[in-house]
Amino acid sequence: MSENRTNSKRKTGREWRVAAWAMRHPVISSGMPALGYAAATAPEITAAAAGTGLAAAIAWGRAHPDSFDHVVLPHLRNLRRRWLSTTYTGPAWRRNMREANLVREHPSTGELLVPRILRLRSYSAAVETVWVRMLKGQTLKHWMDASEVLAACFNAERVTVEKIAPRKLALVVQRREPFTYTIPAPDIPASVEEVDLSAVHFGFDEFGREWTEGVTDKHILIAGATGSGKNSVLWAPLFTLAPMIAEGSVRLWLCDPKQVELNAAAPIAHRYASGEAACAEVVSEFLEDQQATQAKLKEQGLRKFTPSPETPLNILIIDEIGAILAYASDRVRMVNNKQGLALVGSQGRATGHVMWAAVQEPTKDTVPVRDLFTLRICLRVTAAVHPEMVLGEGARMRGALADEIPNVPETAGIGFKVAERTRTPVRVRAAYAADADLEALVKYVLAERAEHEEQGGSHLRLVA
Ligand SMILES: Nc1ncnc2c1ncn2[C@@H]1O[C@H](COP(=O)(O)OP(=O)(O)OP(=O)(O)O)[C@@H](O)[C@H]1O
Repeated sequence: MSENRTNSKRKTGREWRVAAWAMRHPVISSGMPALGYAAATAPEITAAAAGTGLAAAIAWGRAHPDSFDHVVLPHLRNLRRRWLSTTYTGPAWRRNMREANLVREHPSTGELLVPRILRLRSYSAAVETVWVRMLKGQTLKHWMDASEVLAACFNAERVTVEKIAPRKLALVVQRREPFTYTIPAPDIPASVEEVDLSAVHFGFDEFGREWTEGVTDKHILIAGATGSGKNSVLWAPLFTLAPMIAEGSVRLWLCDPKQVELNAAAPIAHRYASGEAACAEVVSEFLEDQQATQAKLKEQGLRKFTPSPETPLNILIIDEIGAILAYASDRVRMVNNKQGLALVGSQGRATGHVMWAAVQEPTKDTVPVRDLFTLRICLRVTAAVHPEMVLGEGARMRGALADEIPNVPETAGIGFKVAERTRTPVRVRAAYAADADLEALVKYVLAERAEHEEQGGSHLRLVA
């Protein structure tokens, strides 16, 4: 008996399907009839109200574009993409799903079962996210395999797929390159108190959100081919940190094997080394400093450090980590560097010793300590295996097509990082500091430092 019931060949009645749709879209199903009723019964009042609303929106948009773009525009974009575009509205969505082979026939009724759109958010004109309920029996893999076809059907550059819940997933649809402009160097905060070490500015992400990172507890690896803009990722955060660098609560230890890239920051560095031997010395000194801090914290019965001029945050910046770990001429030095960086990577965060390194070839041979980096950024690379090496297994399948970023100057500083919570690749672009910005940064730090020294250090904050 129960078998007969589940295998009925009749489809659910149209009225019930319409009712279900109306329940899923309460704003449209109640708003449209209400609007129709108002227009029919009081056309003048409805027209006047609509006109006033439109005029107010135009006035808002012209008077305060920033808040309008932030508050109103995303809703208008959501509305347009969801209900007025030819991608996601009923028949078009069904067609696209069919093209991508993501539909199936109901075994008894023959009805075409189509994955359902749950929500759409258009974060910018370039990117939108579509939450979808998969059909029973579908897996993330079905959708990942279909992502190229989906991109073609949606007329998008790429579609990445992310699992949200057992039958729910999100499609990140990139319509075009979101970064068509160079992001200027960040402003220097007015004072040390305004520096937030948990949100240091690096650039922007594809959703138009500020790209910030906490820097006290992260070792950062930036991979990218030559000219991909690795240096911009190393330089950008220094602007936010500038007041603390001047105060001495952030110390920069610079390893510049190529002897050019970090040279401009030498005057504000705690240590600066160019060339193989000097870099090895800095690595070893950095490790000694870490071990001394460990001993000091132990003596004081503390388990964590608080950045201050007495216990500073130490950042070891290595322009080309391969040059000190793999390509160096002296083997003993390479082994020492590797051991030193392994200890920094595994123990440094507790004492405020972190490393930021750039690398062109992110293989295990070049960066044997790769897994110790807790934030990894993959800019334009030359091989399809590199995004996986940098961002983790499956990253490329989830959309981190860093090897497909065109090798043109306009793409410098663009790459992917992996969102911490969801492991989804997010396209980011680092702010770019031109030579004049770097000079201004150095000048600022030196001037502030001189002022601090003149005041005899009385401004220094006491250790907590
Ligand atoms: N974030 C950025 N935004 C816009 N343009 C950038 C950005 N970063 C770099 N560029 C441009 O790209 C050029 C190359 O950048 P950069 O030298 O930093 O690359 P790199 O990856 O460090 O290369 P290499 O490994 O050869 O040192 C820069 O001279 C600059 O013109």
